[in-house]
Amino acid sequence: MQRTILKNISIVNEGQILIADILLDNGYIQKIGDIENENSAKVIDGTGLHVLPGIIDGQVHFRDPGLTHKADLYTESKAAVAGGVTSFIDMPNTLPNVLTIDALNEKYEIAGQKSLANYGFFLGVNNDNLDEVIKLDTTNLLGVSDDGLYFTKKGNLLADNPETMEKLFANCKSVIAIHSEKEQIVEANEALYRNKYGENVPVSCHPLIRSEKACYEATKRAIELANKHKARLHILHLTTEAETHLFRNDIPLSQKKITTEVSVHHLWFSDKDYENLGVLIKWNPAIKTEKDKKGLLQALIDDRIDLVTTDHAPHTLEEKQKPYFESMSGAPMVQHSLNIMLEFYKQGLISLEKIAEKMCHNPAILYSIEKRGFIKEGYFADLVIVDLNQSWTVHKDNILYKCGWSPIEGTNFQTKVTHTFVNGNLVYENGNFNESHRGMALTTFKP
Ligand SMILES: NC(=O)N[C@@H](CC(=O)O)C(=O)O
Repeated sequence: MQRTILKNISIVNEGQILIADILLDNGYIQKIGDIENENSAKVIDGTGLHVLPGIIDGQVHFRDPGLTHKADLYTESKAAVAGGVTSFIDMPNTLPNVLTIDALNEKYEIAGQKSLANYGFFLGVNNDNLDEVIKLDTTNLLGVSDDGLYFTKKGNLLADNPETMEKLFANCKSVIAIHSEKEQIVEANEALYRNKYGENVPVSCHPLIRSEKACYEATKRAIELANKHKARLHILHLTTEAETHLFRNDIPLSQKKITTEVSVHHLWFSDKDYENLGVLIKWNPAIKTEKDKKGLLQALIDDRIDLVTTDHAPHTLEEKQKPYFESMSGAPMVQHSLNIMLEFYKQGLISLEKIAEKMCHNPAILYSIEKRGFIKEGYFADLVIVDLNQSWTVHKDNILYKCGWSPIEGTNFQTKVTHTFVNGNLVYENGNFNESHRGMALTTFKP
């Protein structure tokens, strides 16, 4: 592996920005400080550039196996790396649904063959696989830490039986990660709008169907259960300002039993955008109001929200461009999440240090990901270099997703990812890839 020296670079890490050199060797950050140039090492002049720990995206849908006409672990991990993402945790609504350890192991095997970034996988839960889930000793899971569980109505992945919920919260030792929308409320709203519009419900009704109440009630109930059983709960992709008040910011993340995240699209879009973008921004949970969007950013900054994720959920344009009820929910984001957050930085809305905390440090803490998420000697050399003064436009020609489109096509960014290192390998450099690099499974040191 090529020894690399990053010279004179601004290091964004743990609440500070310091200019120094970094030596990468044998996959790790060997030294931070004043480093002499060596003939045998590749030297990157970091003058005027910033380096952050590689982004850890805590929620993606890379569709592999079973839905690979939309995306796969090779294409989407490549897009991820181009956006500065060096590790990801993938959701269980692949085919077969990940409801058994065998299905989980199959995904690790596929990722080992295909993924350019480091990978972890969630196990799903439904009303029938609970005994298997509870039996899990996470330390047995081939060294993985991404032991969250996942609820929602997706194929076979709904756990809505109250007894199942009680038993799960009482017995599960892992992080219980929940897609939090109350299906009964969503179904009642759907009926209401079908009555009004028949099959021609406009997509602008999506946030009224997948309503604030549906989200709030589900989140409140999950928190009650977690408190009752002292379980470790994580609410995925929060979308309403109202829910942000259910979370605390008076204790450090490492002591929190209840955590949450926001996905970049809920910070970027609001219901005003349905008019121009229509079903392309149909997501579950829905993009909501301008007030929600602002409230989410505020809660991210004041630490009621712990992480930024993408919920990268690619579908083909054909699957999207359909009438409201038939159009699939979700859109691809993983290549552009850091750029979006850096755009907020450019607008003076968030600091670089806070971005590193929410996209790098906190996912590592929350999911007990060992030796990643920080720029420290002895840690894996997962790093992203950004130029904060280079503009570019999202265009069909530079979108790397297998589905070939993005809801932010045409957006002009003022910042650019120039280099991404995964485990010390320079996997992405100014539009070029080391395509033969393969990432590693994420390890854990959970008790
Ligand atoms: N977030 C989405 O809108 N879509 C997700 C599924 C989901 O989380 O609902 C997908 O897998 O497409």
